[in-house]
Amino acid sequence: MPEHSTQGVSLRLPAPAKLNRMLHITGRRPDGYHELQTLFQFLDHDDTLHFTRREDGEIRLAPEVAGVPHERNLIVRAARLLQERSGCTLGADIHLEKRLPMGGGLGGGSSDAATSLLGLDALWGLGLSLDTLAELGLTLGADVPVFVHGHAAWAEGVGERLTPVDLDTPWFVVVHPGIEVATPAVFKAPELTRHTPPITMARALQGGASSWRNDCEATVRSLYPAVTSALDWLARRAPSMLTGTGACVFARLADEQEADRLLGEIDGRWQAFKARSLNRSPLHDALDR
Ligand SMILES: C[C@](O)(CO)[C@H](O)COP(=O)(O)OP(=O)(O)OC[C@H]1O[C@@H](n2ccc(N)nc2=O)[C@H](O)[C@@H]1O
Ligand SMILES: Nc1ncnc2c1ncn2[C@@H]1O[C@H](COP(=O)(O)OP(=O)(O)OP(=O)(O)O)[C@@H](O)[C@H]1O
Repeated sequence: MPEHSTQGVSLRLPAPAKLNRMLHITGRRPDGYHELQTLFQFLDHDDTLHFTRREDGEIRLAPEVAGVPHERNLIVRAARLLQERSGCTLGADIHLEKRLPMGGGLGGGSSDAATSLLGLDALWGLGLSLDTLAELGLTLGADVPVFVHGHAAWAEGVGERLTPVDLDTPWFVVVHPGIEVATPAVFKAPELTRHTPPITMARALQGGASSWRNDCEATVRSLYPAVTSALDWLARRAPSMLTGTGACVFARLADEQEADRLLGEIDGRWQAFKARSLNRSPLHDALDR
């Protein structure tokens, strides 16, 4: 919930993870980016960001994210973009509780950016529309717009053409195979499936979860044996998939007890967590947007 501890100068907000419940690659644009068809859904597992208004225009972030220079951090870049676009002279102290693994396919950096855009818009009283914030967000990353709009979605283009959908909301166990996947390496791989014929959203939804797949999976398996091990192990126990370009893989469970049972069996073999999927982002619940 928003924390108006000092009369609207402080906010505490979630930056949820996303899953790609299915992902098809349907083509490649002249600039090298790939055209996708994907179903995005949120998880009730997140980073937490605390924002406190500063009057001097400075953007401070603590702690910094290991390996990411201050000016490259998507949180700082989102804040600067918003200052430039609005002419706002206010700044912020931002505290980040990082829980989402980096390079995990859970969209952590993109979600942090979206939470910063919406959080600072509220903290600075800018009143920008979600469409404007999504357009700014797209310049930071293809996954930012879905986090800005805050509803599970069928996405096309590079992920910016969004149609809201309500998907089933099962429990998942998400496993991190312990390695970081480089998204560009996956998209550069010669053997990547790049020409899946486009389908309609209706057809994707009609098929249901048992028909969904991720076109990146074969390539990620061949480049990262640790992903293959985790996915094979998990798939013997529950329907399982890769999210985004990985590294995380996720198993779909009938209920929370099944999720707990699977976590027990994983027993420290990998980092793992259970989460319920959500069609509405907890960020938007917190901000009432
Ligand atoms: C695959 C997804 O995880 C699906 O949700 C995302 O589209 C990836 O988004 P992301 O991690 O924000 O990726 P970006 O930082 O935008 O792109 C990293 C690199 O991956 C390649 N890339 C990414 C997305 C895309 N649709 N086509 C691409 O070819 C590009 O070489 C790009 O330079
Ligand atoms: N606030 C941030 N949190 C995490 N990573 C960040 C952040 N800012 C910049 N980055 C950079 O972005 C890269 C991708 O991080 P992210 O957590 O979004 O990966 P991901 O989960 O694989 O995303 P996707 O599903 O969109 O591919 C990191 O390796 C890091 O270099």
